[in-house]
Amino acid sequence: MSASVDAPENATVDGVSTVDGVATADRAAATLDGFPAPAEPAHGVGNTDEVRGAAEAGYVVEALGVRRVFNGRAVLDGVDLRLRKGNFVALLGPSGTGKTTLLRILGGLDTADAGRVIVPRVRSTVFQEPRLIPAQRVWRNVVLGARRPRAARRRATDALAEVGIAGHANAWPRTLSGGEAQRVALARALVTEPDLLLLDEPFAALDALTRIRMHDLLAALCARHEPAVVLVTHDVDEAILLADRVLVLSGGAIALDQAVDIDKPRNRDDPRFLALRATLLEQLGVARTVGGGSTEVAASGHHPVDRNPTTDLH
Ligand SMILES: Nc1ncnc2c1ncn2[C@@H]1O[C@H](COP(=O)(O)OP(=O)(O)OP(=O)(O)O)[C@@H](O)[C@H]1O
Repeated sequence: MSASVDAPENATVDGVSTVDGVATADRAAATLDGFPAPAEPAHGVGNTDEVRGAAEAGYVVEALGVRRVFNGRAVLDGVDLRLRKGNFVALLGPSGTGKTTLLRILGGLDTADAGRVIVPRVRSTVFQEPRLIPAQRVWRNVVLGARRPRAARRRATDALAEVGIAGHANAWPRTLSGGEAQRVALARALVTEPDLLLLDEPFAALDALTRIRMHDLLAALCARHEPAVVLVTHDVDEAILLADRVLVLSGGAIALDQAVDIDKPRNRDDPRFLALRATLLEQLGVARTVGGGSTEVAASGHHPVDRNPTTDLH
Protein backbone atom coordinates (compact mmCIF):
# COMPACT_ATOMS: atom_id res chain seq x y z
CA MET A 1 0.00 0.00 0.00
CA SER A 2 2.99 2.27 0.01
CA ALA A 3 2.45 5.49 -1.84
CA SER A 4 5.82 6.92 -1.04
CA VAL A 5 6.97 9.69 -3.27
CA ASP A 6 9.81 12.07 -2.82
CA ALA A 7 8.56 15.53 -2.34
CA PRO A 8 9.82 18.71 -0.77
CA GLU A 9 8.04 20.26 2.16
CA ASN A 10 5.04 22.45 1.45
CA ALA A 11 4.39 20.73 -1.84
CA THR A 12 1.70 18.56 -3.27
CA VAL A 13 2.11 14.92 -2.33
CA ASP A 14 -0.05 12.45 -4.18
CA GLY A 15 -2.46 15.22 -4.97
CA VAL A 16 -2.91 16.26 -1.36
CA SER A 17 -1.90 19.83 -0.94
CA THR A 18 0.09 20.15 2.24
CA VAL A 19 1.12 23.16 4.18
CA ASP A 20 3.09 21.35 6.81
CA GLY A 21 3.23 17.86 5.40
CA VAL A 22 0.03 16.84 7.13
CA ALA A 23 -3.26 16.84 5.37
CA THR A 24 -6.03 17.22 7.87
CA ALA A 25 -9.47 15.76 7.40
CA ASP A 26 -12.06 17.61 9.38
CA ARG A 27 -14.11 15.96 12.11
CA ALA A 28 -17.17 15.42 9.94
CA ALA A 29 -15.12 13.98 7.13
CA ALA A 30 -13.54 11.51 9.48
CA THR A 31 -16.70 10.02 10.88
CA LEU A 32 -17.72 6.58 9.80
CA ASP A 33 -21.42 7.06 9.30
CA GLY A 34 -23.36 9.68 7.43
CA PHE A 35 -20.26 10.97 5.78
CA PRO A 36 -20.71 14.49 4.45
CA ALA A 37 -18.31 16.21 2.10
CA PRO A 38 -15.23 17.41 3.96
CA ALA A 39 -15.59 21.00 5.05
CA GLU A 40 -12.95 23.49 6.05
CA PRO A 41 -10.07 21.16 6.87
CA ALA A 42 -7.37 22.71 9.01
CA HIS A 43 -3.93 23.81 7.82
CA GLY A 44 -5.36 25.27 4.66
CA VAL A 45 -5.71 21.88 3.00
CA GLY A 46 -8.16 21.75 0.14
CA ASN A 47 -11.03 19.30 -0.18
CA THR A 48 -9.03 16.67 -1.93
CA ASP A 49 -10.09 13.34 -3.28
CA GLU A 50 -7.64 11.72 -0.90
CA VAL A 51 -9.14 13.28 2.20
CA ARG A 52 -12.61 12.41 0.98
CA GLY A 53 -11.54 8.91 0.02
CA ALA A 54 -10.03 8.18 3.42
CA ALA A 55 -13.16 9.36 5.18
CA GLU A 56 -15.46 7.46 2.84
CA ALA A 57 -13.46 4.34 3.54
CA GLY A 58 -14.00 4.99 7.25
CA TYR A 59 -10.43 5.95 8.09
CA VAL A 60 -9.78 8.60 10.71
CA VAL A 61 -6.06 8.32 10.04
CA GLU A 62 -4.49 7.38 6.74
CA ALA A 63 -0.72 7.55 6.55
CA LEU A 64 0.83 6.06 3.44
CA GLY A 65 4.46 5.78 2.48
CA VAL A 66 5.59 8.11 5.24
CA ARG A 67 9.25 8.98 5.00
CA ARG A 68 11.31 11.13 7.36
CA VAL A 69 14.98 11.79 6.91
CA PHE A 70 17.33 13.22 9.54
CA ASN A 71 20.88 14.09 8.56
CA GLY A 72 20.72 11.96 5.44
CA ARG A 73 19.32 8.92 7.28
CA ALA A 74 15.78 7.75 6.62
CA VAL A 75 14.35 7.11 10.08
CA LEU A 76 10.93 6.37 8.62
CA ASP A 77 10.82 4.91 5.15
CA GLY A 78 7.48 3.71 3.87
CA VAL A 79 5.31 3.63 7.00
CA ASP A 80 1.69 2.77 6.25
CA LEU A 81 -0.96 3.15 8.92
CA ARG A 82 -4.72 3.30 8.71
CA LEU A 83 -6.99 3.75 11.71
CA ARG A 84 -10.73 3.83 12.15
CA LYS A 85 -12.66 5.51 14.93
CA GLY A 86 -12.14 3.59 18.16
CA ASN A 87 -9.08 1.67 16.92
CA PHE A 88 -6.38 1.41 19.58
CA VAL A 89 -2.91 0.55 18.33
CA ALA A 90 0.27 0.23 20.36
CA LEU A 91 3.55 1.05 18.68
CA LEU A 92 6.57 -0.92 19.85
CA GLY A 93 10.12 -0.87 18.60
CA PRO A 94 13.68 -0.59 19.82
CA SER A 95 14.97 2.80 20.85
CA GLY A 96 15.64 5.16 17.98
CA THR A 97 13.44 3.40 15.44
CA GLY A 98 11.28 6.47 14.92
CA LYS A 99 8.22 5.86 17.12
CA THR A 100 8.16 9.39 18.50
CA THR A 101 8.93 10.78 15.08
CA LEU A 102 5.88 9.01 13.64
CA LEU A 103 3.73 10.23 16.52
CA ARG A 104 4.93 13.79 16.02
CA ILE A 105 4.08 13.62 12.33
CA LEU A 106 0.58 12.33 13.13
CA GLY A 107 0.23 15.12 15.66
CA GLY A 108 1.33 17.79 13.22
CA LEU A 109 4.44 18.56 15.28
CA ASP A 110 6.79 17.36 12.56
CA THR A 111 6.65 17.04 8.81
CA ALA A 112 6.96 13.99 6.59
CA ASP A 113 9.50 14.39 3.81
CA ALA A 114 7.36 12.20 1.59
CA GLY A 115 4.16 10.25 1.72
CA ARG A 116 0.60 11.11 2.54
CA VAL A 117 -0.70 11.80 6.02
CA ILE A 118 -4.37 12.41 6.65
CA VAL A 119 -5.38 12.97 10.25
CA PRO A 120 -8.44 14.47 11.92
CA ARG A 121 -8.28 18.09 12.95
CA VAL A 122 -9.16 17.45 16.59
CA ARG A 123 -6.31 15.47 18.06
CA SER A 124 -4.41 15.48 21.33
CA THR A 125 -1.04 14.26 22.50
CA VAL A 126 -0.02 13.09 25.97
CA PHE A 127 3.70 12.90 26.62
CA GLN A 128 5.77 11.07 29.20
CA GLU A 129 5.88 14.26 31.28
CA PRO A 130 2.56 15.96 32.04
CA ARG A 131 3.80 19.33 30.73
CA LEU A 132 1.51 21.40 32.94
CA ILE A 133 1.93 25.15 33.22
CA PRO A 134 3.13 25.74 36.78
CA ALA A 135 1.60 29.21 37.10
CA GLN A 136 -1.90 28.03 36.18
CA ARG A 137 -4.22 26.13 38.48
CA VAL A 138 -5.13 22.59 37.51
CA TRP A 139 -8.51 23.44 36.01
CA ARG A 140 -7.02 26.17 33.84
CA ASN A 141 -4.38 23.74 32.60
CA VAL A 142 -7.15 21.38 31.54
CA VAL A 143 -8.94 23.94 29.39
CA LEU A 144 -5.92 25.60 27.83
CA GLY A 145 -6.89 24.34 24.42
CA ALA A 146 -10.66 24.65 24.89
CA ARG A 147 -12.50 26.08 21.98
CA ARG A 148 -15.37 27.44 24.06
CA PRO A 149 -13.69 29.23 26.95
CA ARG A 150 -16.99 30.41 28.46
CA ALA A 151 -17.98 26.94 29.55
CA ALA A 152 -14.37 26.17 30.41
CA ARG A 153 -14.69 25.88 34.18
CA ARG A 154 -17.57 23.42 33.99
CA ARG A 155 -15.89 21.38 31.29
CA ALA A 156 -12.66 21.26 33.28
CA THR A 157 -14.57 20.08 36.34
CA ASP A 158 -16.29 17.37 34.31
CA ALA A 159 -13.02 16.25 32.74
CA LEU A 160 -11.23 16.15 36.09
CA ALA A 161 -14.09 14.15 37.58
CA GLU A 162 -13.78 11.73 34.71
CA VAL A 163 -10.14 11.07 35.50
CA GLY A 164 -10.91 10.84 39.22
CA ILE A 165 -9.36 14.04 40.60
CA ALA A 166 -12.17 16.60 40.68
CA GLY A 167 -11.01 17.63 44.15
CA HIS A 168 -7.75 19.00 42.73
CA ALA A 169 -9.34 21.53 40.35
CA ASN A 170 -7.99 24.51 42.28
CA ALA A 171 -4.61 23.01 43.12
CA TRP A 172 -1.31 24.19 41.68
CA PRO A 173 0.49 21.63 39.49
CA ARG A 174 3.51 21.47 41.81
CA THR A 175 1.34 20.02 44.59
CA LEU A 176 0.30 16.99 42.50
CA SER A 177 1.83 13.52 42.55
CA GLY A 178 3.18 12.12 39.29
CA GLY A 179 0.06 10.03 38.76
CA GLU A 180 -2.26 12.95 39.53
CA ALA A 181 -0.37 15.21 37.16
CA GLN A 182 -0.65 12.63 34.41
CA ARG A 183 -4.39 12.38 35.06
CA VAL A 184 -4.57 16.14 34.52
CA ALA A 185 -2.69 15.69 31.26
CA LEU A 186 -5.22 13.03 30.23
CA ALA A 187 -8.12 15.30 31.16
CA ARG A 188 -6.58 18.10 29.12
CA ALA A 189 -6.16 15.76 26.17
CA LEU A 190 -9.74 14.53 26.30
CA VAL A 191 -11.55 17.79 27.05
CA THR A 192 -11.48 18.69 23.36
CA GLU A 193 -13.07 15.30 22.53
CA PRO A 194 -10.30 14.38 20.10
CA ASP A 195 -10.84 12.01 17.22
CA LEU A 196 -7.19 11.00 17.52
CA LEU A 197 -5.36 10.51 20.81
CA LEU A 198 -1.57 10.22 20.60
CA LEU A 199 0.22 8.84 23.65
CA ASP A 200 4.01 8.93 23.87
CA GLU A 201 5.02 6.63 26.73
CA PRO A 202 2.50 8.36 29.00
CA PHE A 203 2.96 5.99 31.93
CA ALA A 204 6.68 5.27 31.69
CA ALA A 205 7.59 7.60 34.56
CA LEU A 206 4.94 6.27 36.93
CA ASP A 207 5.34 3.66 39.64
CA ALA A 208 3.96 0.23 38.84
CA LEU A 209 0.75 0.44 40.88
CA THR A 210 -0.12 3.88 39.54
CA ARG A 211 0.59 2.56 36.08
CA ILE A 212 -1.91 -0.26 36.53
CA ARG A 213 -4.56 2.24 37.69
CA MET A 214 -3.80 4.44 34.71
CA HIS A 215 -4.18 1.48 32.35
CA ASP A 216 -7.67 0.86 33.72
CA LEU A 217 -8.52 4.55 33.50
CA LEU A 218 -7.28 4.87 29.93
CA ALA A 219 -9.17 1.76 28.85
CA ALA A 220 -12.40 3.13 30.38
CA LEU A 221 -11.93 6.57 28.85
CA CYS A 222 -11.22 5.15 25.41
CA ALA A 223 -14.24 2.86 25.59
CA ARG A 224 -16.40 5.89 26.38
CA HIS A 225 -14.95 8.45 23.95
CA GLU A 226 -13.82 6.09 21.18
CA PRO A 227 -10.99 8.14 19.71
CA ALA A 228 -8.49 6.41 17.47
CA VAL A 229 -5.45 5.88 19.71
CA VAL A 230 -1.76 5.44 18.99
CA LEU A 231 0.20 4.46 22.11
CA VAL A 232 3.99 4.47 21.93
CA THR A 233 5.42 2.25 24.63
CA HIS A 234 8.44 0.15 25.55
CA ASP A 235 6.28 -2.07 27.70
CA VAL A 236 5.16 -5.16 25.79
CA ASP A 237 2.61 -6.09 28.44
CA GLU A 238 1.13 -2.60 28.40
CA ALA A 239 0.73 -2.90 24.65
CA ILE A 240 -1.06 -6.24 24.90
CA LEU A 241 -3.23 -5.14 27.82
CA LEU A 242 -4.56 -2.05 26.08
CA ALA A 243 -4.34 -2.30 22.31
CA ASP A 244 -6.46 -3.95 19.66
CA ARG A 245 -3.43 -4.10 17.39
CA VAL A 246 0.25 -4.07 18.23
CA LEU A 247 2.62 -2.66 15.64
CA VAL A 248 6.36 -3.15 15.66
CA LEU A 249 8.35 -0.43 13.97
CA SER A 250 11.63 -1.67 12.57
CA GLY A 251 13.87 -0.67 9.69
CA GLY A 252 11.80 2.45 9.11
CA ALA A 253 8.53 0.61 8.48
CA ILE A 254 5.85 -1.40 10.25
CA ALA A 255 7.50 -4.82 10.47
CA LEU A 256 4.62 -6.48 12.33
CA ASP A 257 0.95 -5.61 12.59
CA GLN A 258 -0.52 -8.05 15.07
CA ALA A 259 -4.18 -8.12 16.14
CA VAL A 260 -4.77 -8.78 19.83
CA ASP A 261 -7.68 -11.22 19.83
CA ILE A 262 -8.06 -11.53 23.59
CA ASP A 263 -11.19 -10.48 25.48
CA LYS A 264 -10.89 -7.47 27.79
CA PRO A 265 -10.01 -7.09 30.58
CA ARG A 266 -6.93 -9.09 29.73
CA ASN A 267 -5.09 -11.33 32.09
CA ARG A 268 -1.31 -11.61 31.91
CA ASP A 269 -1.57 -15.31 32.75
CA ASP A 270 -3.85 -16.04 29.81
CA PRO A 271 -2.02 -18.46 27.48
CA ARG A 272 -2.90 -16.24 24.52
CA PHE A 273 -1.34 -13.28 26.34
CA LEU A 274 1.82 -15.25 27.01
CA ALA A 275 2.01 -16.47 23.42
CA LEU A 276 1.61 -12.99 22.03
CA ARG A 277 4.20 -11.63 24.45
CA ALA A 278 6.66 -14.26 23.25
CA THR A 279 5.93 -13.41 19.61
CA LEU A 280 6.44 -9.72 20.17
CA LEU A 281 9.62 -10.15 22.17
CA GLU A 282 11.00 -12.37 19.47
CA GLN A 283 10.11 -9.79 16.85
CA LEU A 284 11.85 -7.17 18.96
CA GLY A 285 14.94 -9.31 19.16
CA VAL A 286 14.48 -10.06 22.84
CA ALA A 287 15.00 -13.69 23.74
CA ARG A 288 14.09 -13.61 27.42
CA THR A 289 10.56 -13.45 28.84
CA VAL A 290 9.52 -12.90 32.39
CA GLY A 291 6.57 -14.67 33.98
CA GLY A 292 4.12 -12.60 36.00
CA GLY A 293 5.70 -9.19 35.63
CA SER A 294 5.72 -6.66 32.88
CA THR A 295 8.36 -7.11 30.24
CA GLU A 296 9.76 -3.89 29.00
CA VAL A 297 12.09 -3.32 26.10
CA ALA A 298 14.98 -1.42 27.57
CA ALA A 299 16.18 1.86 26.15
CA SER A 300 19.00 0.08 24.37
CA GLY A 301 16.33 -1.87 22.55
CA HIS A 302 18.05 -5.18 22.98
CA HIS A 303 17.50 -6.21 26.57
CA PRO A 304 14.34 -6.49 28.56
CA VAL A 305 13.96 -4.81 31.91
CA ASP A 306 12.40 -7.24 34.32
CA ARG A 307 9.61 -5.62 36.27
CA ASN A 308 7.37 -6.89 38.97
CA PRO A 309 4.23 -4.80 39.50
CA THR A 310 4.18 -5.58 43.19
CA THR A 311 7.76 -4.58 43.89
CA ASP A 312 8.61 -2.03 41.25
CA LEU A 313 7.68 0.92 43.42
CA HIS A 314 9.57 4.17 43.11
N1 LIG B 1 14.87 16.67 15.09
C1 LIG B 1 15.75 15.70 14.89
N2 LIG B 1 16.93 15.94 14.30
C2 LIG B 1 17.82 14.95 14.05
N3 LIG B 1 17.61 13.67 14.37
C3 LIG B 1 16.45 13.37 14.96
C4 LIG B 1 15.47 14.35 15.26
N4 LIG B 1 14.40 13.73 15.83
C5 LIG B 1 14.71 12.43 15.92
N5 LIG B 1 15.94 12.21 15.39
C6 LIG B 1 16.60 10.90 15.29
O1 LIG B 1 15.68 10.00 14.71
C7 LIG B 1 15.82 8.72 15.30
C8 LIG B 1 14.47 8.27 15.81
O2 LIG B 1 14.11 9.05 16.94
P1 LIG B 1 12.76 8.81 17.72
O3 LIG B 1 12.79 9.69 18.92
O4 LIG B 1 11.63 8.96 16.80
O5 LIG B 1 12.92 7.28 18.11
P2 LIG B 1 12.08 6.42 19.15
O6 LIG B 1 11.80 5.13 18.50
O7 LIG B 1 10.90 7.19 19.64
O8 LIG B 1 13.14 6.25 20.32
P3 LIG B 1 12.91 5.98 21.89
O9 LIG B 1 12.24 4.66 22.01
O10 LIG B 1 14.29 5.98 22.45
O11 LIG B 1 12.08 7.12 22.43
C9 LIG B 1 16.88 8.85 16.36
O12 LIG B 1 18.08 8.40 15.85
C10 LIG B 1 16.94 10.33 16.64
O13 LIG B 1 18.20 10.73 17.07
